[in-house]
Amino acid sequence: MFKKLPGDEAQNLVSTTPDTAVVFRPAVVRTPAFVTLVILTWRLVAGLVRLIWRHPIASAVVAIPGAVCWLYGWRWGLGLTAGTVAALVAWCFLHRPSFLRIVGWRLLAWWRFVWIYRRHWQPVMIVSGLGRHLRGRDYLPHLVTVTCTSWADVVTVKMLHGQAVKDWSDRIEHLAHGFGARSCRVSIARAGRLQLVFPRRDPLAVPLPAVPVPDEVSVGPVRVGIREDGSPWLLKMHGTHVLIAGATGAGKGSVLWSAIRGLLPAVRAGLVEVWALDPKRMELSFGRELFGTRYAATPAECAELLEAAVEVMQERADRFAGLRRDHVPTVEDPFVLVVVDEVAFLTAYQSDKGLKLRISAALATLTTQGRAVGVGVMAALQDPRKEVMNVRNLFPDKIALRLDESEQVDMVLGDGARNRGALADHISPIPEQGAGVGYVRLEASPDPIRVRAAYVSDTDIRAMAAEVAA
Ligand SMILES: Nc1ncnc2c1ncn2[C@@H]1O[C@H](COP(=O)(O)OP(=O)(O)OP(=O)(O)O)[C@@H](O)[C@H]1O
Repeated sequence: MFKKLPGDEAQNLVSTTPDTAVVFRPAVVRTPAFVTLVILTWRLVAGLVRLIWRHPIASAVVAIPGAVCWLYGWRWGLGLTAGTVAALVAWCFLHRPSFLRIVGWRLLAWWRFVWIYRRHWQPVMIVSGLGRHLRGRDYLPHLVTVTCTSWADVVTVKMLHGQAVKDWSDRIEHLAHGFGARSCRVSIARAGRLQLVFPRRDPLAVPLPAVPVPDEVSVGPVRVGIREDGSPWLLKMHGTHVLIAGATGAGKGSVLWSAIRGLLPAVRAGLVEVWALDPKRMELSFGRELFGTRYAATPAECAELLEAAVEVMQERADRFAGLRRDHVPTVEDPFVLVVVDEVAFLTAYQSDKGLKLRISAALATLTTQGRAVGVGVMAALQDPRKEVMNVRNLFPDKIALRLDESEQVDMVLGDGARNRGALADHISPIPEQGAGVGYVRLEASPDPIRVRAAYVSDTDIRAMAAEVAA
């Protein structure tokens, strides 16, 4: 590669690529000083205008005290600066939320833009393979903006032409570790632009007490916990079917009970009936009174109860045919929510072949035809593999709590969910930190959302059961 050239030979070589090992000998054009001055002035003015346009507040912070110093002397400049800082500190103490919204998060975003993202951008992009170093030049995706929320940095990026979202979602671990975050989530902002979310802290690290039973009678969506951004996590059950997957101790019970709790006023009003299948006899038996006669524990009872739900569904379908296409809950035709804890006991692990067939057929019928006539299924299971739960795809809404293996995440939430940041296999197995934490994919968006279900204690469940029984 490095070739030795004799004597003056080198001066005859001209290379247009600056990083070659050989000599670079550009042609010299003599420019009049006047032209050079005009070009430099133009660059200075353009740079200033760009700076003020892009960073108006930061420019004002420097320019205004500077102007005051120049016009009235340094004492006035210092006084103005000290007064402004004191006012900001007072504002922060007096009304922290508005201070953070208007000043605090912007300052933090600016700092993190400069100190974390801009500083590490080039090495992280090159090492992760998202940028290229070609012929002596770096081709890097453009770091557009950084905004901060109370728990995360949202980084907007303009991709290189020819890059795809998958290029980024395949490298979420490189990005997270490169910028010192625990995780990274990728979503599309618009064509060619992505938003990367880097959490700074975990707002879901602390268990949530049970959500108060709502005052109003509603069939949902009901509040079952919170989302990572602090907004309520609302779960829809009427008009859909919900599958909850999670390893043992992942907190499936807290999602089931929070959902039932949200429907409690409607249960009391007769607009909702909760039918429970509890093959493990550990979870739903706590609130048995809530379900009345609609409670089954043995496989034979479970098959009968599921077939009874199919009968209700078919009778309604016959009655509604040609008259209406949607179900509106009434006391005569309430919304029937069939809750199944550990559905695999009834399907995959069931030794009685006859019962297994009856149960699988009833479940498939309910999940394919039940939603329009007001019969919904909410099922929990530990192992989401197809061999275990062959009707998995018939559930439109799925929740992935802590899972044992990374491949299981896409089985539950759909292809690409883990690459987009649904790291359900990384949720802590310590109950205080990770039980009830999971990811959901809402119908309207392919981006997974991290959530935590509220913990409904045994005492809460007994109180709910007593309330309904009364
Ligand atoms: N939302 C939650 N917040 C905090 N702690 C929780 C939450 N849900 C459950 N836990 C704790 O985690 C433990 C396990 O929860 P739970 O039994 O509901 O899990 P599971 O997924 O149903 O497990 P299994 O499949 O073995 O029944 C509970 O004893 C409880 O202490």
